Amino acid sequence: MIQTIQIAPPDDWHLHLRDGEALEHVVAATALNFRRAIVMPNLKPPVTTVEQAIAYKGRIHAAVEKACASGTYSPEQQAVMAKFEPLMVLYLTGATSPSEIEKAALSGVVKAVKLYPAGATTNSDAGVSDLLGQCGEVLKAMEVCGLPLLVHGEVTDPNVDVFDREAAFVDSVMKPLRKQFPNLRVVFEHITTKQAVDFVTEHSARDSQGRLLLAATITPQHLLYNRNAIFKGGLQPHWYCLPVLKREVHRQALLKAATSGLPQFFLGTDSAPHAKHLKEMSCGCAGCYSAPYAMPMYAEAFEQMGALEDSRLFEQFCSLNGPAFYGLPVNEGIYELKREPMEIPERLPFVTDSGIVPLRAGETLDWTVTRLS
Ligand SMILES: NC(=O)N[C@@H](CC(=O)O)C(=O)O
Ligand SMILES: [Zn+2]
Ligand SMILES: [Zn+2]
Repeated sequence: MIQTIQIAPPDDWHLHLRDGEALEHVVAATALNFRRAIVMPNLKPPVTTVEQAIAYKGRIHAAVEKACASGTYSPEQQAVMAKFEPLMVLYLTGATSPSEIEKAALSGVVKAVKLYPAGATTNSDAGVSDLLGQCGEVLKAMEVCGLPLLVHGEVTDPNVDVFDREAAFVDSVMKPLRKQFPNLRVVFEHITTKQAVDFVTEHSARDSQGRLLLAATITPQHLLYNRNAIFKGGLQPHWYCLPVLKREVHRQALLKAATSGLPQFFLGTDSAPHAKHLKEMSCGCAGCYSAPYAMPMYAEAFEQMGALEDSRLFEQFCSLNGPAFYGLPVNEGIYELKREPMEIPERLPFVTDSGIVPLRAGETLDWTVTRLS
């Protein structure tokens, strides 16, 4: 049995850091484990302009500096955290202009634009209700600039069963989108179904610069759990995220995709912090907070597939495929996990006294992060 895994430092290609005090509570966990992260723009109000993205990036850097100065972290940890680079994203609305897209592409700060179908998920109200009808010119500009569209891929039609909303999205939005904008670069975020896996697997086309046109991120919870987790012994709000966990057959398809070595699939935790009392209420928020323990969880998923013995497949998913898609260099240094038990606390400090409950709170994981350089 393999005892140590060494890979190039990973990146998180789908992350929620929030803002203000919440940001200060969660940013260190990511900066300690990931060299870069695609930071989601679903703040209140959303990050819709390059100017706002630059300002938000500044607040993230300031939060990292504050964490470093807090006396909580060793000099080695602080050195790792100081290397963290947030990659910013614009929130697509009906009012986004082609000129803002051009500005974003030239900014060097904004790496993508995010589609939230209006009403699909947390803070999506400002999103788009008819992508192809409302955003044609903007999508054309993105296609020309090579700026990727990141997609929360669920239809919002209340008549579609909540467990079918991603599969329906493949047919009603993804397929026409690919047809109308064949050179638009797209990331199907946090995929949860066999239908999404198949769609992404079948599209291996590349642009004139040799970059993939379609890719997908996968979360730790969708690799490790099926929808039974939400109802185990009672209603489990900390297992509720969007898209919601699916049947076992879909989880198996995701595991196969993540460990396939195909360049289309890469790591995106979708770590989405919500205070404990806002998850455990009559209308609980969607989102799982996984950032501090995500890497041991991904290792566990790969081990379930017998795909850890040779750490190259794990490295491709965590550290190589994402940079290749985004046209960025692979991180220098070494990230190491050892087969040692790692306990997840029941609760972590957060903005209110209720704190935050991390994904798999109270459990012991098989892998511990031992080197971050
Ligand atoms: N995944 C979630 O359940 N929640 C995310 C939003 C999102 O990624 O859809 C959040 O911002 O809380
Ligand atoms: Zn989403
Ligand atoms: Zn998300």
